[in-house]
Amino acid sequence: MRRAKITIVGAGNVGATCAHWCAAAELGDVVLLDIPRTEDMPRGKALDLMQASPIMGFDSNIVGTTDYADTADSDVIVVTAGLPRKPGMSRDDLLATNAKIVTSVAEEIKATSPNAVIIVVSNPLDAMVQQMFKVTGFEPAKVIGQAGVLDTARYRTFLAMELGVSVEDISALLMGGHGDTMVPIPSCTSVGGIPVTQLISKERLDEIVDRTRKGGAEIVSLLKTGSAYYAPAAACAQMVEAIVKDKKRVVPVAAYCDSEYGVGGYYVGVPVVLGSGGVERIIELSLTDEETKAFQNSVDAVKSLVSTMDGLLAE
Ligand SMILES: NC(=O)c1ccc[n+]([C@@H]2O[C@H](COP(=O)([O-])OP(=O)(O)OC[C@H]3O[C@@H](n4cnc5c(N)ncnc54)[C@H](O)[C@@H]3O)[C@@H](O)[C@H]2O)c1
Ligand SMILES: O=C(O)C[C@H](O)C(=O)O
Repeated sequence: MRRAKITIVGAGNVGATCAHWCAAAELGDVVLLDIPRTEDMPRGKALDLMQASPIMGFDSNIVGTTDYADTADSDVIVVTAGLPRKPGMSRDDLLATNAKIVTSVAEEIKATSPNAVIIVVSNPLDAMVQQMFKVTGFEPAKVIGQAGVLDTARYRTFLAMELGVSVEDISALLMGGHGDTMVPIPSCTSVGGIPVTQLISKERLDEIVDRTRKGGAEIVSLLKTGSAYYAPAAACAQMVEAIVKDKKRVVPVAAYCDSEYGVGGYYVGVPVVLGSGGVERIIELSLTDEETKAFQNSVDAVKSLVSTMDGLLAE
């Protein structure tokens, strides 16, 4: 049986770190691609990573390239191509530039890896994954966006810090778009099986949710030159693992929802079963009235962003 072929488009901070996690976990062979303008940079990063393998004891081939021919017939493609935000910017400020970049990447993927599962990371996430789906024309289950794994990891980290317990014992769910409108689901958040609401007051939980919503901006304001990449890349690697090992992980991802949750044909963060076919099932929860309202608000924000993007691309 051949190893999985994992392509990562964009060899910047998230892309190169994702290549690192995927190779170190021996998820498959990795192709790291960037634009020709970067010249030898992807090859340099790939070679550097390969030279770490005898020390760290992993066995993955890592190739750097600027040529999509090297990515042909990939099983999974992680798309990190695009600008990151800087302090003072919102993710939505990246819309015009990154929509064009994601469109061009989608055309290349369509031509070279027609059977791949694509994980979009570029921001603003929910609009970028919608654009990837539209341009490739791939089946919706095979085009997904990474946001929820990162957002819930942040939430779990903050909860563990608050309670002084292991992050491993915290299980949580956030739904909706990757932005200020993300929706916490307290009934699906527990600590060693104990509902979080029995351990933290509503007021404190609201503060932790608020910090989570602003988690990306907090890192941007600390780094100053770009945005988070270790945790985002780890989130992508977890999704790649679920796909290449057909793990059937239950994780929140940006998935194409049509009748599901009454979304009507947009990408939004929902819990799914993630396996070799991509999104194998969307899990529909019954939400409280308050959660339904917050989720609808988030979906409306995504729809509005997609509409702005379509207008910009039509100009
Ligand atoms: N969804 C998430 O949770 C999440 C998390 C972190 C970052 N992001 C987003 O991911 C993107 C990348 O972030 P980063 O920190 O790695 O940025 P970065 O600037 O370090 O890397 C981006 C790379 O993309 C490359 N690139 C640009 N156009 C390309 C094209 N057409 N084809 C291939 N490569 C291209 C650039 O040359 C650069 O190397 C940003 O849009 C950022 O906002 C999303
Ligand atoms: O905040 C950003 O711009 C990057 C990413 O979406 C994140 O949440 O870290």
